[in-house]
Amino acid sequence: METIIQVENLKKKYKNSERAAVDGISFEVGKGEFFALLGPNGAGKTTTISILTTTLSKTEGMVKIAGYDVEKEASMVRQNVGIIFQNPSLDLDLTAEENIRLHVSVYGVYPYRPFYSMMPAAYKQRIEELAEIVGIHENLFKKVKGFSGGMKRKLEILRSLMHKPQILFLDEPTQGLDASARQSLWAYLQKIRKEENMTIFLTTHYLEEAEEADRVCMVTKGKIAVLGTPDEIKRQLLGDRSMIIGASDLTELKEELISLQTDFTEVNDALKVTYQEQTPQQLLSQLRTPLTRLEIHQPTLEEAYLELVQQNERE
Ligand SMILES: Nc1ncnc2c1ncn2[C@@H]1O[C@H](COP(=O)(O)OP(=O)(O)OP(=O)(O)O)[C@@H](O)[C@H]1O
Repeated sequence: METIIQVENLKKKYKNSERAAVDGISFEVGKGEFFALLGPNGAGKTTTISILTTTLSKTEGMVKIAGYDVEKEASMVRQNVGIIFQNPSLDLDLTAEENIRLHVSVYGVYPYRPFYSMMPAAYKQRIEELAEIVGIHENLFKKVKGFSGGMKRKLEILRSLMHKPQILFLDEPTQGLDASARQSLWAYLQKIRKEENMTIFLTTHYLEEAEEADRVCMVTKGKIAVLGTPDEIKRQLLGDRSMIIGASDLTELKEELISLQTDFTEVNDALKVTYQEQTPQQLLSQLRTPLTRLEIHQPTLEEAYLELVQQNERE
């Protein structure tokens, strides 16, 4: 996979602070990848994303975005990225379309015209297409003042995608949105990502949003604690997966597991079976003893994250 984000030994120490906010992190993100940066408050996520998007200078290290150096070629970086920050920055007295028209003119994507009808055809086509995808088509010509939080977020996303960025940076994009607005926003983001083979770089405190990520990087105190696919991270932090099975003839079940060379421990008249590479179904399909109980526990990223935070507190 082509590398689109390259970070080597990145450090940031703010003036007058004793320790580095970002303390020597290195990672790469591939084109089209969905990459999530997670960590507790103050871990250095916003600092990192701000450096990657050229809004903050680094103290040390090398960062390249779409092949461009964040400091020497900042304007090229900006042309290739879309950014959604925590606090919406929309003009409430303008319509949704006027907000976008102003933005694209300021950034030199399309020339400014006083009326929508006078804007270039390519602009109209792009805005219509994106408004359809993010679901604010009917509100495009209404004032932002009356928009809900979810609609404002969608509008911001639309605005950040007007110039067809290769990478979309999202810093807690769904903060303050209710569960259904969060879900619909993610559906739209995934759709756009697929259609435009866009890379997504996300920070979030909603761990379930990162379950779908290709890779997750967890940072604590400015350093990378774990980096891998959600499955790898869960295995690394939570160990092997397990399920509980029971049968009226427990002895027969035990013998069967022994013959299948499957490890188990006895817990409350049932057996706890751990498995690594196999799926529960692969194991279950080999069993002949009738089961009376079956509980499969799917570990979540949230559990892995909490384990990491606890490990840190113990240190
Ligand atoms: N402008 C600043 N000046 C000095 N210290 C700062 C500044 N901005 C952030 N910090 C410190 O840098 C560290 C990392 O902060 P950062 O905002 O990057 O963390 P975060 O992981 O994004 O946290 P959160 O989840 O709360 O948004 C923190 O200790 C914070 O206090």
